Formats: sequence, C-alpha cells, structure tokens
Amino acid sequence: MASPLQSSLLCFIGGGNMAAAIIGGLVSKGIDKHHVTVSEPWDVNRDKIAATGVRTTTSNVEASQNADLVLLAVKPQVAKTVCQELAGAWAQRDSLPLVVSIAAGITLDSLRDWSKLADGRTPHIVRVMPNTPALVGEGASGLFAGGDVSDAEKELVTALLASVSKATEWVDKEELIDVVTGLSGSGPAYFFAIVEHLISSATSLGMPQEQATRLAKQTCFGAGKMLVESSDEPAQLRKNVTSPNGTTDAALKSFDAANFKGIVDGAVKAATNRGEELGRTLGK
Ligand SMILES: NC(=O)C1=CN([C@@H]2O[C@H](COP(=O)(O)OP(=O)(O)OC[C@H]3O[C@@H](n4cnc5c(N)ncnc54)[C@H](OP(=O)(O)O)[C@@H]3O)[C@@H](O)[C@H]2O)C=CC1
Ligand SMILES: O=C(O)[C@@H]1CCC=N1
Repeated sequence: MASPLQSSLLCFIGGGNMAAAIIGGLVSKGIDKHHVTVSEPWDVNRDKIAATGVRTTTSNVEASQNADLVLLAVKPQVAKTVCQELAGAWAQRDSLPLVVSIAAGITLDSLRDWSKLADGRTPHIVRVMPNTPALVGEGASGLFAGGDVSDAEKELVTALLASVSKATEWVDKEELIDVVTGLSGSGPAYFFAIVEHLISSATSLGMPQEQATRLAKQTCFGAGKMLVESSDEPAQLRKNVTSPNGTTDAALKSFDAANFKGIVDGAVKAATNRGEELGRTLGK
C-alpha cells in the first residue's frame, strides 16, 4: 500500500459497480479498512460493500464528515445533488477534503460550481476515469486535475488509483478524460462483448458452450498477458499469429471486409462523444 494512502481517511459516495471494484482492489492490497467509509442508499449494494469489511452508512454527510478524500462514485445524473448536499454540510470544516469524481462527462467547472460552499470556498477537485478491472488490481485510469490541486494531492490520488491500476495516466487537457472514457473506461465492455461473440461463434459451429467458454477466456487472458509482458507492439504480436494465406489471414480479411477498424473507431468515438454530451446536458 503506497504511503500517502496509509494516513488518509477515504470516503466513497455511492457503492455501486465501480466503487465496489476500487474498494475490492484496495482491500485486497491491504488498506486499513477502518480508513474507508462508503455511503450507499441501496441495502443490496451496501451489504456487498460491508462484506469487504469497510465501514458503510446511508448518510453521505456522515460518511464524508472527517474524510481527507471524498470519491464521488454516483451516476453522472446524481452528481449535482450529491455535490450540493456535501457542500452544504462542510461549512464548519476548517479544511475541505479533496474531491475525486469518477462521473463520466461531468466537468470540473460543473463540479466546482455545485461544490461551492456558502462562504465561497470550493474543494480542490480531480477527475478520474478508472475501469472495473481495478477489482483484480489490473485497472487502467486516466486523471485530470484543476490548477488549484497541489502536488501532494496529486500524489494521494495517484497512490489511490495506482494501488488498483497498472496504468495511471495524467492527461493534460480535460477533454481527454472523455477519450479515456471511450478507450479504457468503457473498454472492458468491448472486450467482454468480443468474448461473448467468440463463444457464440464456436457454439454455432458445434462446440459445447462450456468448452468454448474455457478456450475463449484463456485465449483472451493469454493474449492480454502477452500484450503487457512482451516488448513487441500489438501489430507485431498479430503478425506472429498470422501465417501467409493461413487461417488467421482468412479471419482478418473477414474483419477488413466488415470494416473492423471503422467499427472500433465508431464505438470509441460514440463513447467519447456521449461523455461530452453528458457533461454538456447535465452540467451547469
Ligand atoms: N461501471 C464502470 O465501469 C465505470 C463507471 N464510472 C462512473 O462511475 C460512476 C458510478 O457508476 P457505476 O458504479 O457503474 O454505477 P452504479 O449505479 O452501479 O453505482 C452508483 C451507486 O450510487 C448509488 N446512489 C444513488 N444515489 C445516491 C446518492 N444520492 N448518494 C449516494 N449514493 C447514491 C446508487 O444506488 P441506487 O442503485 O439505489 O440508485 C448506486 O448503488 C458513474 O458516474 C460512472 O460514469 C467510471 C468508470 C467506469
Ligand atoms: O457506461 C458508462 O457510462 C460508464 C463510464 C465508463 C464505463 N461505464
């Protein structure tokens, strides 16, 4: 566990899929469970989080009261209400917690506006786009900080995300967080969709589903491991599988004929644009 995290009190607002992935990753890395409080209204999700051993509550105000870092893990549509509720409760605090938002699309401008206290103070805010493989310590996260965020605060957020992510990339323009969303935030779902299709293809060609599932999962796991462990670029790894005029060549030509590159481009752009649209339509 990286050092700035050991002494910090962490609060998660929302204990759904993404919060559960990060918390599960933190717990398996040995974080002090007494340092983590999660506020979650739905008992089913709250019980799942409580089973990891961290503290849970239904009150956002109570959860955030003494926190050094408050991570907003609610849906983008709920971010405004939550920020306003928290800002209203922090009037008596001498120092405000660092706020980390993982809400897709919601801009720093909106978050600052909604989190402004009646006395004019605004918490420092970092936007992060993580992904669910954080649960197994294999996350990929993009981060962007406003100009008021200190190096020590960046170090704390980096330590938090690095403890559950293998790639922790600070981007230098806020718009790039939407691109991170289209690439790695949503990316695990693209990958799972491909695996689903691989399994159904093999099943339709006569293979029992369970056997096809085992082969598809291990193929993707093995290929993923090669991607991160090999010094070869992805294109070279692809070429290494592709014998001239062989079976892979036939499959890749079928991809090309269906405009595979265009399909992937379209998907990443759709997710990126949807992030921008969420920010624009839900923002201030
Ligand atoms: N899932 C993913 O892969 C990723 C998600 N994100 C971002 O993370 C955020 C959460 O997504 P995800 O975890 O998938 O969503 P979930 O719906 O699984 O989790 C959100 C949780 O917040 C709870 N909630 C609703 N209202 C409040 C409130 N007022 N105060 C506290 N908690 C509340 C919800 O409870 P209830 O169900 O009762 O409404 C729910 O359990 C989103 O903004 C998303 O953009 C970012 C990267 C990846
Ligand atoms: O689908 C979504 O909107 C969220 C953001 C990235 C992954 N899941």
